[in-house]
Amino acid sequence: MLEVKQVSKLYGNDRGVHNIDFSMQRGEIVGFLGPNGAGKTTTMRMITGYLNPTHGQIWVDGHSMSDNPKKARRKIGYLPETPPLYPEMTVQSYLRFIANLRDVPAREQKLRVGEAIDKLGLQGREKQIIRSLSKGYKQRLGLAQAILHQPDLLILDEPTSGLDPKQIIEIRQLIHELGENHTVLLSTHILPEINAICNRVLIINQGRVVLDERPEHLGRTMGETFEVSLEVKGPRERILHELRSLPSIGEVKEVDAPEAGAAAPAASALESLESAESATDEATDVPAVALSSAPAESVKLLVTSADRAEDIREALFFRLASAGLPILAMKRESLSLEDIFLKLTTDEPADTSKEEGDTDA
Ligand SMILES: Nc1ncnc2c1ncn2[C@@H]1O[C@H](COP(=O)(O)OP(=O)(O)OP(=O)(O)O)[C@@H](O)[C@H]1O
Repeated sequence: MLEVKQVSKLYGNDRGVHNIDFSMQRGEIVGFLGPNGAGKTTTMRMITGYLNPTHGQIWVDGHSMSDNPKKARRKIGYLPETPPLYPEMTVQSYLRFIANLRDVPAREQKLRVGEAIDKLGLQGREKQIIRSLSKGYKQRLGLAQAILHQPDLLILDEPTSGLDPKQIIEIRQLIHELGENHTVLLSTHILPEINAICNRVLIINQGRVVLDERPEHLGRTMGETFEVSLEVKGPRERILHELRSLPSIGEVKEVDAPEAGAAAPAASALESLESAESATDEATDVPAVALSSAPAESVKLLVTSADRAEDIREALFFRLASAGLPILAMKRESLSLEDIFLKLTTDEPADTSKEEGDTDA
């Protein structure tokens, strides 16, 4: 659907974008991420034909943007960061005007405008002056103008920027729906947006693409080791022994391990309750109640795969089950998109905090 081949735009002093190279298949929703000034808008403006590359070629559905710009642009719907709206017009008259500009045949215009209004939830606002629309509705109208001429490829430059959280969710949902019939490239600063709607992520930094991957493969691409957090019920030493004797396991780390020399909390609670019980047997039955609700001993661990990428969850399950050590919780840990973004776009060490992965047990 889209081929961006070795495209550069040089503004001097090494600013601009350099050798951008990627392609998009029909139906993909690609998130385009990068810090301020990384080159997202420049790249999007070249794809939409508003800016000529210094070097390189862009094809949209087989049409070269430099040799056949009219045909290539016909395939694209573009929502720039600031939607090109005319505040004095009504929603309907604006969309009719845009339909004319985009050469939508006169007999189809009413139908196309009606479809765009329906798809973007603008019903009931056809006669409203654009100036009086909320920012969220202006953004809906921006999306409506982008799809009016039935393009295959949508280029959306920060479509949720400046919206409140409710509007963000609504616009995200609309983009998700538009993605059912369009190929979408959207730039954003909001990282969870990528996980919510995109099936691929492109990260650009200082004018160069530094990552092109599906969200579920990010960890593997970044050389992440498969890691699982576990809570297992049973005696600590036995649990550690079972885990350490599993060949597929690399490192076993205790989380919140008791300090050396200190008794295990559950065991010491049990001992003190038992002695309290014998001392207060006749006076009160409180200790007996407390004893029955004492927490069972469990150990929290972080376990990594010996083979880095190998999924160790099944091996853990079968080994601990056969040893009669119940797993109370098991969760795959993975690098967050924030960690990866920071790692690739700053010199600062990435935050090593983990977040839940997509494929939790
Ligand atoms: N017209 C221009 N003249 C000179 N330099 C420019 C021009 N437009 C962009 N640049 C420079 O090119 C680089 C990329 O800018 P661009 O606006 O594409 O980044 P961006 O990723 O869209 O940033 P933001 O997230 O802040 O919108 C920056 O260094 C910017 O200063």
